[in-house]
Amino acid sequence: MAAAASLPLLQFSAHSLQPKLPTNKKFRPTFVDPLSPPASSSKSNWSCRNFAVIRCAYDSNGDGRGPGSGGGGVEDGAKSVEKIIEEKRRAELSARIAAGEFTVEKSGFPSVLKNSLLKLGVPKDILEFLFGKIGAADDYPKIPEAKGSVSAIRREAFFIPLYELYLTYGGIFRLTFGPKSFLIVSDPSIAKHILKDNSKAYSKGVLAEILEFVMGKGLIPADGEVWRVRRRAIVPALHKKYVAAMISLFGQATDRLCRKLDEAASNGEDVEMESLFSRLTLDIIGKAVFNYDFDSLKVDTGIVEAVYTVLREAEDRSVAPIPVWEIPIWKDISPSQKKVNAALKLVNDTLNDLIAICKRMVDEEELQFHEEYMNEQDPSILHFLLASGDDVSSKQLRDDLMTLLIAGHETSAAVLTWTFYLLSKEPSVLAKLQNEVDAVLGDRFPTMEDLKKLKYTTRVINESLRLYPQPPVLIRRSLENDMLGEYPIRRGEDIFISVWNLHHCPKRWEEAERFNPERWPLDGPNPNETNQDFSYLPFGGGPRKCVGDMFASFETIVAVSMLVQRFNFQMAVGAPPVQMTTGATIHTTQGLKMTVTRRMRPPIVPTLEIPAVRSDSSVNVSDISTAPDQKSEVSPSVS
Ligand code: HEM
Repeated sequence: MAAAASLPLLQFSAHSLQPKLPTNKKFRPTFVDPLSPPASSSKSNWSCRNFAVIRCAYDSNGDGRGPGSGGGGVEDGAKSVEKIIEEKRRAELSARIAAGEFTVEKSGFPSVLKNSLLKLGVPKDILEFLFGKIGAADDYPKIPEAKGSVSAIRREAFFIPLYELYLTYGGIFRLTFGPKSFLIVSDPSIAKHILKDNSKAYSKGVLAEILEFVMGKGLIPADGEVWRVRRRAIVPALHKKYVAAMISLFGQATDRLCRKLDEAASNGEDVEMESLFSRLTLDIIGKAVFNYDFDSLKVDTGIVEAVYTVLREAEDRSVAPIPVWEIPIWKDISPSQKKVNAALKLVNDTLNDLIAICKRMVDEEELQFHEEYMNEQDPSILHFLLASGDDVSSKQLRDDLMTLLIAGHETSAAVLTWTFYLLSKEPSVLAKLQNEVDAVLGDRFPTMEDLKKLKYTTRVINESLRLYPQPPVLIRRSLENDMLGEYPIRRGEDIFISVWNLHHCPKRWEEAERFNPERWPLDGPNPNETNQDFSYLPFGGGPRKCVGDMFASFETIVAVSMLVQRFNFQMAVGAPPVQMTTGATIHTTQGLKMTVTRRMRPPIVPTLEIPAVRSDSSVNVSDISTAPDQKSEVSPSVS
């Protein structure tokens, strides 16, 4: 995971700038994407049509009736007026984009001069020579540029307007706000170039600056030599035997959540699933990374609150209009900053204690370190790192642990939240999922062998990650001049790779907005960036691809399967509309309020059949999807 995007600069300018109308309306952007409409009068309609398509992606009811249709009375009326106004505002925005209002295209003075001289009869060879000397870059096409005020678009999750702009400007365009500009990339081949083929020429840029206070030089923000050394140390810790051992941890943690839901179901209480998923994944990652049980599903201890204070601060900073935390006096007197500093201190002190405890354990151990080393009592990543003799400062180790805690917590929680939201909209998918789970698991906890057979469950998660990628945008900064497609770019460009746009591209995906797990054949390979040619990037790609992809896949499969095994999930009556907002990942604006009911099946008494830690190194994520057709393999339901 990585924080979605820093828009401080963007929002700051939004307040201070008015739109700049193009001086010459004849100029049109250079379209680099087949999606872009022809420059004709039908363009406006074209854009609006596509705008309607994305609207349904975050319509809380998915039925076109919009937010609040589950409620009633005056409230509903007010909400629908609000919705009409919102729709009008967005339709206007689409029309303005389509009309070229945001377009500024420079033709390049040298090119104009050269053409004029050519027309005056100056020989072409001489001009080529002269203009070659003064820099030929101006002969390259210009990146289409969107420019203006974001006042019309700043109320929503920022990646939505980026999608609308993409439909107009194509797979790469420049978004300029006053002195700041960003390149927005939505073209798979350009994404591949930046993330993989020429990844050395790009850093984490603005992301590293924002996350410094909490992650220091941890793996996500780190660049250069620090990143290389730490990646080499950390990746081996997530070996197959470790991930396999985590499956029982995922099962136990999900079981605790099930008990909580069981209680709510008995009392007829609705539950807010987003915060419960957040607690579930916090409990899991604490144990998995440094063998600490936050037990946040049960209790709100000081440390749990401190972790959330720090996480919220990281998210707030990524979307803050002004970096107030950098103002020297402010950071000492502001109550909220004081709270953040105190929380950060508590988390750091706790991590230091855990490191000290683990060091003692390792010292007392009769160590025989090898590739798939794992301490049975404490299989955590921290234990592996210390046992491996990793030569690292305690500050760096703390940064790494903190990074893993944040990276592995928010993302998985968001995936579960949006998966259950999608399932609540598609009862037929939920039913099919439950059939598979019943057939494969019966009433058991999932084992590694089961994961191979839970193919439809895996496809549901693949599809959820397509519709709601976490994070929706990847951030980079160019470290040198480069070519992106046909466009030259300079060192120091801030780049947002919009995974959201890649995953929602209507040319690439049939019925792009539809939640359709069937689009991924059960007997096909597990979809990833390589076999989807960078048009699907659930875990990024290239050398900085997620180190926890297998961990996260197993974690979410276990959680989803165990939850639907025992419960049905529906949006609660009168639940607030489910809309998106951006932090490090995509959150809901007001939570995911659901009614959970026990499934009408013969009573299930879960048997805690925790499998012994396996060293079956032949099983991995790709095995899940390449295993033979489940129909011929499913074990009968055990009840
Ligand atoms: C479903 C859950 C997850 C999703 C969707 C996800 C997604 C991603 C993505 C897209 C990236 C690439 C970021 C970029 O290129 O800028 C990434 C990087 C990373 N992820 Fe995950 N992640 C998940 C779970 C986890 C877990 C469980 C862990 C740890 C156990 C983890 C640790 C990391 C780390 C350390 C990086 C940075 C790698 C580097 O820069 O070398 N992630 N993740």
